[in-house]
Amino acid sequence: MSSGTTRKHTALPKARILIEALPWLTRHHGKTVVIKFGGNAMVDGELKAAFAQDVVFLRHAGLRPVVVHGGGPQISAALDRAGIVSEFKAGLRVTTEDAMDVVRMVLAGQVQRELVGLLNQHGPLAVGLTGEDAHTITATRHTPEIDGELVDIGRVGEITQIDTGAIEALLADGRIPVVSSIARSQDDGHVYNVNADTAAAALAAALGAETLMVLTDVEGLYEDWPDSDEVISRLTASQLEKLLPELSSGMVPKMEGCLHAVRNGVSTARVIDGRVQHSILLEIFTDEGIGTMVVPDEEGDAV
Ligand SMILES: Nc1ncnc2c1ncn2[C@@H]1O[C@H](COP(=O)(O)OP(=O)(O)O)[C@@H](O)[C@H]1O
Ligand SMILES: CC(=O)N[C@@H](CCC(=O)OP(=O)(O)O)C(=O)O
Repeated sequence: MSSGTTRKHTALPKARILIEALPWLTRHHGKTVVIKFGGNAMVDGELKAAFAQDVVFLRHAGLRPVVVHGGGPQISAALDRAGIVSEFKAGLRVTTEDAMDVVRMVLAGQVQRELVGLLNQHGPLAVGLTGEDAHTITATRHTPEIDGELVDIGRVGEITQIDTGAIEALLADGRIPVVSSIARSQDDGHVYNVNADTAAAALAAALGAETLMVLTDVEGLYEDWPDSDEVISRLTASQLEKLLPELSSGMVPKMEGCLHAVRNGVSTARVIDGRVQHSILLEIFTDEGIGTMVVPDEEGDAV
């Protein structure tokens, strides 16, 4: 075979793949996508690098990606090193004043810096901020009800207000905002630890995002966890609402966040497997979407 023929053989499939993506490129052009990168999906170097490539690809394909990151395992490790015991209640970290210093240091000073660095290997795109910056996320003290009693879990925040100004300005400037889930308080000068799924969902709704994408360390929402690994591929808001009381641990803030997002203008909220390389690209640009997709109720669906 001549080298020209060989080139054609290898180049044509590549061209076909690019053309296959055309309908998706058209559909998503100019749309905002909020991507939550979970701490558990963040433990592998190759996965982190592939995540950064995907996000930069979205940006160059004309979408407006916003990254909200977690860091639960990284916070637990740092607290452990500081001799502070990690305790969770209602799926949220009990956050003393001392623990809050560590949470802020790990999220804003370590995890966010690392993601910004990985994204910026591809150009001057990513800018990190926390919910404290420009009043992006304001919260009040969250006291969850456990077995009928209000329980004090320290400096954990319940979001009361989102100001999208700084994020919108960065997006308009072609940047990729990378947001740490720390909130400021309205009046007492303190900061709050906010679950990163909850923060991502609130930002997606406030930004009028088309999609909320939550990357985690399982394939999606399992129907009968932990007894089966049958993934629920599609759910309407009403179906999800009925399922919420049965959910446990890390899935609770994720699915509550998905419900909040689709009930507040976001077209789809998806939980996908962050352990699969390039899962974001597969989800946005192909039919091979994986994981669980939550959609708003169609007319007549809600009960
Ligand atoms: N129904 C369910 N389907 C899938 N995972 C579930 C379910 N219920 C609880 N989980 C747990 O939720 C975890 C994901 O949440 P979490 O550990 O907070 O991850 P992340 O760091 O990505 O936010 C899974 O690893 C699994 O152990
Ligand atoms: C209040 C609360 O629980 N905050 C979380 C914030 C980080 C987070 O949500 O990280 P993942 O997404 O990796 O779980 C925490 O302290 O672990």
